[in-house]
Amino acid sequence: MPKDYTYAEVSEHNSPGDALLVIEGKVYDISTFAEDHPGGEPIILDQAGSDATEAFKDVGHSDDARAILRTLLVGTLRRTAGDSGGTATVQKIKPAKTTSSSLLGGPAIGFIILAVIGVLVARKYLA
Ligand code: HEM
Repeated sequence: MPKDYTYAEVSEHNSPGDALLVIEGKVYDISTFAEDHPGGEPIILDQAGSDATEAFKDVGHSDDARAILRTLLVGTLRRTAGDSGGTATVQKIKPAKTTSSSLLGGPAIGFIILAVIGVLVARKYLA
């Protein structure tokens, strides 16, 4: 029985025995299929609870894969205000990028400031 899922609901199903993923706006239950996935269980479980559209397409899955997909369909992703649905993957990546750039930028700037202060203090005492 097809059901409407919000992205938040899908993202709760992200463990091996309870795994949903989104491909092209449709929700698929991969709980039992994951261990039979020809590309390997870890790679598909990695996408559990998220929008796997890009990952699925990137692999260039065959028509056979798409036929299997149809048997796993459990519902449709309902996009609601505040529930970004398909774009959530992008949102997931964004904070990671921010964190990594602030990891590079933030402390690096702190070190430079500290180094400058250190040099100034050192010059004052050495002068
Ligand atoms: C419910 C969703 C999925 C189904 C039904 C599925 C099915 C399949 C099937 C049948 C194959 C064998 C090759 C082919 O027929 O194309 C395959 C291979 C593969 N799949 Fe998936 N797949 C799914 C999701 C994913 C996702 C989300 C990823 C990546 C994150 C992935 C990565 C791979 C890889 C790397 C291979 C091996 C490709 C190769 O050997 O050339 N699959 N998959």
